[in-house]
Amino acid sequence: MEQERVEKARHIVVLADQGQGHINPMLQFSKRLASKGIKITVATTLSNSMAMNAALSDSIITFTSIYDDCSEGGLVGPGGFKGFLDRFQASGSTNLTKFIMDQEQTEHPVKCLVYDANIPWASKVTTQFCIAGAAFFTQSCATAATYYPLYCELYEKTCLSMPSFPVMTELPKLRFPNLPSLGSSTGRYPPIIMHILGQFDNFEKADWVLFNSFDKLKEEVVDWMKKLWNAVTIGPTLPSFYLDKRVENDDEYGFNIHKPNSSSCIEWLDNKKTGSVVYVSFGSATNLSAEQIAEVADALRQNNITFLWVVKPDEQSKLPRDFTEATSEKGLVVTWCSQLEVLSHHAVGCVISHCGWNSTIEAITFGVPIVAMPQILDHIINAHFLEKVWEVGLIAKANDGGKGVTASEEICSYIREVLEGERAEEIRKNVTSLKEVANEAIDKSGSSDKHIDEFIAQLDPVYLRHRSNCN
Ligand SMILES: O=c1ccn([C@@H]2O[C@H](COP(=O)(O)OP(=O)(O)O[C@H]3O[C@H](CO)[C@@H](O)[C@H](O)[C@H]3O)[C@@H](O)[C@H]2O)c(=O)[nH]1
Repeated sequence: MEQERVEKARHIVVLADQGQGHINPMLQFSKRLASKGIKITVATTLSNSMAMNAALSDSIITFTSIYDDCSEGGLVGPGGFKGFLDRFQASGSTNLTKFIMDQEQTEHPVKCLVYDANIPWASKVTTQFCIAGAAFFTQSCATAATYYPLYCELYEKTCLSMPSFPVMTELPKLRFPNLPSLGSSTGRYPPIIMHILGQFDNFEKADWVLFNSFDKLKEEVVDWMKKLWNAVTIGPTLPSFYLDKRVENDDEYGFNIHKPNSSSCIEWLDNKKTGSVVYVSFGSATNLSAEQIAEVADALRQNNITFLWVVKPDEQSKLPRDFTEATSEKGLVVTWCSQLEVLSHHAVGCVISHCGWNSTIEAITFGVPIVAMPQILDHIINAHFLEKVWEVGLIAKANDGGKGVTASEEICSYIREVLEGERAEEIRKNVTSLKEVANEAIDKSGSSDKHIDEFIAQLDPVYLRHRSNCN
């Protein structure tokens, strides 16, 4: 009977969280699985599924909404972040359970749930249905290695099985007293530490832990993780046509929660010299202070830099008055763009980035040098690796006695250094060779592509094992 079910088409549900930095890699991974013959349903919030349905109407994957964040206010609804998490769990888990139950009666019973490790209740659903489960960690392998000891400490886990970590000394020391943005409720960010570190509960219960990374990016870290979990690198999760620079469709990579004004950006870039433009973006989740925005603006304006700057709609009011008009000959300010198109454009010489993991791996994969301005959490780890380990960028530090604002002179001197300073050639050389390694990993038969094939090959045996243990 089970054998019969296994022979039916393989169906994976991908449970995606809120936020551009989470949806993009999971959606791209979903498409890759679908292109290899797997039936994929992406289960997510109503706003996400509406946007994805609109952007990807002829897609080979389907979407189901499991939580109506539109009428309940999402992250800005009652109770803030915590309220959102509670409501998402309450209706999300009920609706997902119902969806999986309904599929049991069809030709496509669900065999595996690939879930964002960030969704605390996800692994319980796999146990309930005796199906396979894969946790998807949307940050870097080094971030997992840095957070894991913190998780053990916070949750009072003994973590005795933790093998010694050869490159631990290379990782920035992130300990509780030094993590104000994580641990303090008085900072600019909510106290989300329990939530972020709670991802490891989901790791421990998963059959696979998937990383949007590739083995050669940091082999020791990947090897170390394989001793702890069934860690599998499946990245970079970027569509191959971007890598080939054959850009055909804005929406192919994930979808844009914010409406992109890509074509105008690209037309603008088309008229610029190769390597002349500084692209500035701080991702989707980070909010800069007005002071920091003023310093970035000053650096760009005073130094006559050609720039393309993404300033999100809710941050536009922090721009210095007249900045956009005063710099219109040299710069373009947009509220959002198709970042992959921009990074793959020949005119872009470097990127100023907050170093969210997606932006980091995207810049590496397109061979774009980075001026890092890490703000919180894993940005600090990613920036450390960019500067100290891969040597593909420099960190523009905030030397202001702890306020965390990087001065315009500092920003400008790092831009100059990365574009034309003493270290510029070396940085360009390093990022170009890392780009090649990234592209090889995701090419057909590259390491990540092989891992995806192996994951698919293991689906049936793992699923059957769970079913037989449950019966
Ligand atoms: O104008 C823009 C700006 C960004 N992006 C895309 O949006 C994503 C942003 O992701 P990321 O660089 O990771 O930044 P955040 O959105 O801030 O990411 C959140 O999620 C990441 C993955 O968990 C974490 O590493 C970060 O710390 C967290 O802030 C990337 O794919 C970009 O290509 C665009 O398409 N257009």
